Amino acid sequence: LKETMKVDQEAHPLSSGLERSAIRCREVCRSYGKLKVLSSLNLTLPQGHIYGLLGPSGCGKTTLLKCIVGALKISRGHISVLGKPPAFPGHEVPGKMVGYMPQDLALYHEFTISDTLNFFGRIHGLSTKVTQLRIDFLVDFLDLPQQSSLVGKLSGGQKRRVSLGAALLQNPQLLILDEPTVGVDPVLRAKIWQHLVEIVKTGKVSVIITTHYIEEARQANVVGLMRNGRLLAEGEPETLMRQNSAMTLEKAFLQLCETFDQVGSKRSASQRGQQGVVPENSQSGESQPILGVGPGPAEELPKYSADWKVQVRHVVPKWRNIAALIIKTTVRMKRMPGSLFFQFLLPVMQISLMCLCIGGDPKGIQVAVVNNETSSGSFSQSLLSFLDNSSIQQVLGQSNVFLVRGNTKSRIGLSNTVGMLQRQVSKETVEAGSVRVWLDLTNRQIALMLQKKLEDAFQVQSSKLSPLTAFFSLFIFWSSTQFEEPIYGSLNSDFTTFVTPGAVLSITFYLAVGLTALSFVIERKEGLMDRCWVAGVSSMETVLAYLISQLIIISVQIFLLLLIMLLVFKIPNEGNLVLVIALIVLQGITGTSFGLVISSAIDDEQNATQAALGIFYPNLIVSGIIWPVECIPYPLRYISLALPQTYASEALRCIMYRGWGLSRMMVWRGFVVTMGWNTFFVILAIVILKLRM
Ligand SMILES: Nc1ncnc2c1ncn2[C@@H]1O[C@H](COP(=O)(O)OP(=O)(O)OP(=O)(O)O)[C@@H](O)[C@H]1O
Repeated sequence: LKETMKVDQEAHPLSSGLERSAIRCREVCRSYGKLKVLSSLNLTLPQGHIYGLLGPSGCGKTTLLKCIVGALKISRGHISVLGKPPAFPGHEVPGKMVGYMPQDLALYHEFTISDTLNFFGRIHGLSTKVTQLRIDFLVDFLDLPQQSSLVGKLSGGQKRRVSLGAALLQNPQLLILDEPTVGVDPVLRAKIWQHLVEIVKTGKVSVIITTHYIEEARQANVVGLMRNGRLLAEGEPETLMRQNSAMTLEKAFLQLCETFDQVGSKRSASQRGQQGVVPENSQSGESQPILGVGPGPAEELPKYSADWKVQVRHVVPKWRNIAALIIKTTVRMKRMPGSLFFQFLLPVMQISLMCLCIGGDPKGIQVAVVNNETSSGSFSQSLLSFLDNSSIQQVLGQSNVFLVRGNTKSRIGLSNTVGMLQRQVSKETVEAGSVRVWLDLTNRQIALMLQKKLEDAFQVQSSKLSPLTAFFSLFIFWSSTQFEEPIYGSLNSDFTTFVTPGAVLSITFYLAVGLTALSFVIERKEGLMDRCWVAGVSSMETVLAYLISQLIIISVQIFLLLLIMLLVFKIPNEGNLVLVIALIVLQGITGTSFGLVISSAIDDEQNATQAALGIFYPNLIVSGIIWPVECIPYPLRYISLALPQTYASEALRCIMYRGWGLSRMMVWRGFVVTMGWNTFFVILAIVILKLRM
């Protein structure tokens, strides 16, 4: 088929049959996994006709229509729609030439009727004036409520009529309507059929329609009776009724089903007689319609080709479609102020909570102090006075007293430091002149803080009593170690300083992952994406539009985040603010594109949410955001370095605290890795979306 497609169609004009048929399906097969839904199905819709596709629930009508519009790929066979296969480069099916009303409502609930029709008008490239004229006509014709009514608040029948309106909007050459008359009152049903009969009279419009009301299909020019993925019969309704000696189409259909069952059982009996077993492909021979128009004599498949310029234009995203999708997202957001507020406020709340609750100094830790020097003005008293009293609450106790507060149990014991000042210092005096600290290491963070506070107190005391510094260094070894001004950061930098850059990136990343995965999956599940695809929106345009819309949200989130972080919580920033913003925005895009990957691969919101949640914690821990990467054991460290946030959070730390620029490897590496992940995720999402069509 590939070879034949290469030959120019101009050089091989279409056969007259193909020219006259709006839809031609030949030997079409389609399965969902192991479930064979369409088997070697042949169907012909002549140009300027209404085709009523009838069949019991689950026989494959919707699947067939999706294959015809190109929303589902066929596993075998050939379909041509208005002269070319669906989605052939340069062909406007999917696109303006086809109006598709899916079985699901596939409408944006936050849109008004006018928004809905304007959205599809924009995609089809209609001018505002033409769209408005069509809206006025459709609202009147379909008996719709006010144009400003919200779709979400309409009744089921009204929603179906809006959906039908969207399919009729651009006056397409081919209308594909999946049960348009369900939930519509008989008067309007008659009106819709009348309209369809009218529009096909010109000979330029063709319609294929499925319905459960078999009798209304008598108004169609051709009906096809489908069962178990095959067409039992195809022909004019009157002919089918006559051939089956039936007064109604319904009876003709029942008669055909019986004939089909008898033929089927005879065939399998004879096959069993000949071969002993039923062959696997026994269904293939049963696919020809029993009555009516079959595929006729073996037809030569037409050959198609497209100019390279057309092919390029086919893949290049159209700004018109991207703009329509961005406007759609903006309108929907405007209609959901609660959700928008949540999206903007959540990161601010998260970063505020993090700055408030993580990494700060503990307050009011009760510590038992046993001081054997009782005289006021002693060195031990002086030392105790330099302890940070906002963190450490000194409680005087006896030498064997431990203070218990929660699970924290610490004690400081001081004895006879004065003795150390005497010229003749005995061994006992040295031993007595000591500070003993018993730490409660069940809470390591608090224990370390306590140690640091003591060290600070010694340092302060040493500097205040400079002549005695040497004395203190005798028994407090760390007081002899001088910590100079750090090269980067400050002596007072705490855990918050370490954790903030990584936390900002992961907050932006995960919010984008969650929101994208959820909204994209819901759009797919409700059939909105299929509908947009049939209107001519490609997977790439969908992904790009989503990224651009998300970029607007991310920008506002980052603005608020930085405002809180830098101005309220005074997190230091020594570097270029543009670099800081750029890196966080890029990480937001990584999150969005990862969300797109999840939602392209997963069909329902519950699984998508689980996937997003499932990777949250491992990624947070392994990315070195909470604890340095250097502490991660080796095999895991390689994984850590490959993750999207490891190098990025290191880069952000270098920009913010060291004031480094893009010339430093640790900075540009963060940008390169982030952009690499972005490209990978975007391509993966587009490929998965395309493959899953
Ligand atoms: N996405 C899917 N995954 C797996 N199976 C599916 C999927 N969609 C449809 N099917 C199955 O394919 C078969 C045909 O479904 P389809 O929706 O085409 O039937 P239908 O004739 O349109 O039915 P109805 O008249 O009730 O709408 C059914 O057995 C259905 O369960």
